Amino acid sequence: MALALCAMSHSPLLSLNEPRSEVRARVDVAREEARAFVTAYDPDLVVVIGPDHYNGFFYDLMPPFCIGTAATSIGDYDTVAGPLPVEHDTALAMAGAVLDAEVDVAVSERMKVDHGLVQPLEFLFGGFHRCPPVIPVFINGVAVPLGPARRARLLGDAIGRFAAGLDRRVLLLASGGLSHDPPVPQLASATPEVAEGLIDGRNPTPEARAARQERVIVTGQRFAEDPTTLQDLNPEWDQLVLDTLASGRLADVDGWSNAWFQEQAGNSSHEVRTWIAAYAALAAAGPYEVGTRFYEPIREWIAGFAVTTATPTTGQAHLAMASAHSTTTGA
Ligand SMILES: O=C(O)CCc1cccc(O)c1O
Ligand SMILES: [Fe+2]
Repeated sequence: MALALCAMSHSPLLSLNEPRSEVRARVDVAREEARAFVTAYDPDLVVVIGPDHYNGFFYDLMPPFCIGTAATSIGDYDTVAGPLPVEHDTALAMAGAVLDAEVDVAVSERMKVDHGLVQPLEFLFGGFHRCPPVIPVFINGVAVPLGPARRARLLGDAIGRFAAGLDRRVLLLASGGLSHDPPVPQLASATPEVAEGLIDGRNPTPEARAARQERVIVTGQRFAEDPTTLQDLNPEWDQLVLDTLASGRLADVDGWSNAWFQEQAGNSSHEVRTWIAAYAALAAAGPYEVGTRFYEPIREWIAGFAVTTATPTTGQAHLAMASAHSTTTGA
């Protein structure tokens, strides 16, 4: 078994709004470093953990977590539409293992995913056609009510135990966060028409999709000029999250309330549950260390934008496994 982790913020505005050139240059270096890390690791299975933005999951049936045993990219913004190379039986087995661990995950044979899950896959592998087999995992990060962040940690722990038991080179890939409060409508304050889109808004007309995307683009441009137009990014909070994940003290997350996420870092900061799950999955195999750690608040993209990679601490994962084994056999 082998595990490695890559976690990246996404933004639909990545190629649509341009930040200052020095910022763009720094982000590009960090993302290229992550790509080189993944290329060198050469995974043969990718567990990709992402949120959704009312493109795949709606209030007609909103699970907190879902594992796709088959999945299709809907192709929003500049992502490509089409089927993901999901490894069906392994995905189903992983869902079974997660349920055995008492985390009630849903499964989908027709999962639909958006830029939130697809963007890092496309970037790291140059498209689905060149991507290793994947297991897509959805974590709800926008549609209230949300469970506690602790549940994302426990989901990740169960995924990690399963992945560590495979004779595979597994990449844990998280997409989302950190602080940001983009203009995503909320059911409680939506007009009846907008509410209908949140409840069952599948297959919007091309005009409706274009209007939505244009609104997000303009909102990002306005936010870059005037930080008071949205709840601002929170670099201190983002660094605290990154520090916690890097430290391995993942149980700290259990004290993070949903209200605190929202007050500190905006409604979409709940997407960071994907990172919590991925780090908890890596932690399930033993101590780890962070390699790349990049962070930059980028208002043009409406994103506290971070990129991290992590690997088991050299030798430690093996020792932890061996001692667990000898304890078991010695008892
Ligand atoms: O709802 C949408 O279409 C896009 C929302 C959105 C905007 C900026 C940054 C993000 O991470 C994000 O998810
Ligand atoms: Fe997002």
